[in-house]
Amino acid sequence: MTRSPIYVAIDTPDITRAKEIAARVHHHVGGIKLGLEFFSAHGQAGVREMASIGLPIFLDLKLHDIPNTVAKAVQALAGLQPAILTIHAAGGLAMMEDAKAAAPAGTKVVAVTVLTSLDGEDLTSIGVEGDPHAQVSRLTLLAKQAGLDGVVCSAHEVKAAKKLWPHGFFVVPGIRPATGNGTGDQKRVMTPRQALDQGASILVIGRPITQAEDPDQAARAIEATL
Ligand SMILES: O=C(O)c1cc(=O)[nH]c(=O)n1[C@@H]1O[C@H](COP(=O)(O)O)[C@@H](O)[C@H]1O
Repeated sequence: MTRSPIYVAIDTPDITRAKEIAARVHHHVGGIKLGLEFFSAHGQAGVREMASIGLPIFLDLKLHDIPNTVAKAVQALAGLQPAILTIHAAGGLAMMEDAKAAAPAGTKVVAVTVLTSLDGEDLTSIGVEGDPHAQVSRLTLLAKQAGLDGVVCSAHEVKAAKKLWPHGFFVVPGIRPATGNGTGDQKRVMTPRQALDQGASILVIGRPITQAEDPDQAARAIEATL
């Protein structure tokens, strides 16, 4: 059986709740994504506890600092052997190269391009010329040059990004099932099926599953559309 492309984003500081969600969706997801909220509350011990459930761990810390600091942080995280680890492409070529060099061999290091919570207007407001499309393309080429494994982008850009990097690994958040879910703080969204059709390697899905009355049923319903 092939592994589900869904990584469930378990964004909570409550480890009991995190374990409960993981246990409920276990059979319908390919892995668990733990991010800043969970890591800030529970650190490496919490990640180890979640890893004991037996699903691959995507550690989403979006590291972004000078090359030496990021490389040392990656080294400090290496014992966790995450399946996937995020850094920010905006940290630049040297930062990405050093992060990859510091990561364990089995960890995919992927770079966040343009957050799915931003649109063209937001980019302009932080001084980035061009639309999300152009910026994602630019940062995808930089991540490829740095020797990373792939990038994080929205489903709106993934097709073009994949053309630039046919063997890249494409992580796509900003996923909303066709019915019943608000976009919340996300601005560049698509349905799970559309995102896969556009070329996503994996789908990051949080609230549509974790905030559902029945997370198991929500994950199962999404899986059925893939
Ligand atoms: O790196 C990420 O996973 C990420 C990048 C991005 O551009 N947008 C984005 O939403 N994410 C993460 O994907 C998850 C999306 O959660 P939901 O909006 O609840 O599905 C969150 O855990 C975010 O931290």
